[in-house]
Amino acid sequence: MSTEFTCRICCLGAGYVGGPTMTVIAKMCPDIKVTVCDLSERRIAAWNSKSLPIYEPGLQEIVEGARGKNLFFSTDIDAAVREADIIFVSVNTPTKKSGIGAGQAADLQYWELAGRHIASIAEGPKIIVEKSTVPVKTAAAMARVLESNSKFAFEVLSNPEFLAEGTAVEDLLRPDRVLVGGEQTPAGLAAIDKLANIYRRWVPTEKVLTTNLWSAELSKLTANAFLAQRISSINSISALCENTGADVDEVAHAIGVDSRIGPKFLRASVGFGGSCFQKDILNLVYLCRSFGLPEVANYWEAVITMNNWQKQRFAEKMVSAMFNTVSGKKIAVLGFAFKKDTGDTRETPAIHVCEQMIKEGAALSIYDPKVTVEQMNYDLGSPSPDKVCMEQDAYVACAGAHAIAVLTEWDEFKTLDYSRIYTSMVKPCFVFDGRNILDHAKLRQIGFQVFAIGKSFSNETVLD
Ligand SMILES: NC(=O)C1=CN([C@@H]2O[C@H](COP(=O)(O)OP(=O)(O)OC[C@H]3O[C@@H](n4cnc5c(N)ncnc54)[C@H](O)[C@@H]3O)[C@@H](O)[C@H]2O)C=CC1
Ligand SMILES: O=C(O)[C@H]1O[C@H](OP(=O)(O)OP(=O)(O)OC[C@H]2O[C@@H](n3ccc(=O)[nH]c3=O)[C@H](O)[C@@H]2O)[C@H](O)[C@@H](O)[C@@H]1O
Repeated sequence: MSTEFTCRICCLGAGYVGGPTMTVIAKMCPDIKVTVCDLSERRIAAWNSKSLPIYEPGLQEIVEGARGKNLFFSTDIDAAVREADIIFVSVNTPTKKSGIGAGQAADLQYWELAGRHIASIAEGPKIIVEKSTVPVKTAAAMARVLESNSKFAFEVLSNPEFLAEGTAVEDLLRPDRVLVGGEQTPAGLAAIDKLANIYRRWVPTEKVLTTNLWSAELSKLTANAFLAQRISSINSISALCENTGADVDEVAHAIGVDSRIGPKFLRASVGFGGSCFQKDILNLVYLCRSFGLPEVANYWEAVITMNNWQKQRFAEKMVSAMFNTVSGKKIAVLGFAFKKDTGDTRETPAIHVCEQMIKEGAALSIYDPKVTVEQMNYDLGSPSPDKVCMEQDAYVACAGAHAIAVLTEWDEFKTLDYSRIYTSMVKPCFVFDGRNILDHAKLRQIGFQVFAIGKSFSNETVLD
């Protein structure tokens, strides 16, 4: 049975990247056996169930189409590693919490443990693919770990992932590019070609870029830093807009039509979240300092500083707009995920805003269509139920509230019946649109006091 497959791939790490990435490879290459492994039995059980551990539009269907044919989810890491020709490592690389570089450097313990594990059980040569985002030069460390612990030859490739959550399947099926970096030796180039040829089955060949190892590793950190920098740049301008009468959406449009700037990633917001932007920029900042480049480090660190300020500024605006106190007031929070179409809450700006409101004595009722109650409770440090309640319905969350804070841009928030919501709320009713997705003119007509990012607060009741 197994001899039917032309190649065997294994992936260590069945998370937001490992799961969808391997699922799409399995779909596009039915002759390749793909086994996705994780240490977490719970996660693997979920991948093998009807309720996948992560939500991504379109993913369920593809998993169900390939699972059990050429796509397998397993906790038997040893067996999968032994039979694999190519091993992807897609484990978590969070920011270090303690020790040298705490708060900035990437914690590479899971990566190194995965490498040592592979070396200890491999029974032949393998191609090891860095899928996780890692500091530049990690491949060299990995090669050392592997060669010191095994008699077999390993080629380490860097194949960073550029998918965004919420659009993972689309991004994987039609990527802007796939990047494969490797050693510029005959064996390294052959390994690059082997991996690149897998992607070339569905990605146009001009979009499959090959580079040296360090360029590939550094391109990933750089791409995330540039993307986050655009958001911090437009968010910095949003503050100026609020003070001058300019409208940040008009400014973003006016600059975005310049083909040198481009229209994407110019949506002003309550701040960027997600597991990677902050982590990867901090990682870049740490690297720059380590290489004696403090000016470069400071430059990129400012992207994070601006983001933290934007989150805090939003929370402060809520308090000041509501007559400088939210104590004892009910605030309905619409959206908790870090962006729409995902249930992921890692580094979501909602955590910061909610924590600030709780500190100010507000009572929160939170509704998010995809985030579980357990997750929200965990993120907010298990607050007492009289301070925070999680609702299953936006109308219930808003009833009796003094204010609504939109913290995630879920489409369903655009079409709620705001007249109905208005009648159920305490007056004056405030809306703080942290994503600029609502029809502000219509809300004002209904009677709401509306605050939006980068727009002047035209209601006259503000004490600012
Ligand atoms: N989340 C995203 O959208 C993107 C993430 N990345 C990068 O990809 C990497 C993975 O990110 P996520 O998938 O979000 O992380 P995740 O935390 O969702 O998944 C990582 C998984 O690896 C497992 N794991 C840890 N050590 C293991 C080992 N030795 N063997 C088997 N499994 C092991 C963990 O149990 C966990 O389930 C990170 O480096 C991240 O920076 C890159 C692009 C996008
Ligand atoms: O390395 C990663 O993890 C990934 O990080 C981001 O993807 P992701 O974090 O999933 O989502 P984005 O769409 O980039 O959004 C990140 C945050 O920025 C916010 N954002 C995005 C765009 C924008 O114009 N304004 C804005 O505030 C989003 O709401 C969200 O909170 C990158 O877009 C991916 O290319 C990368 O692979």
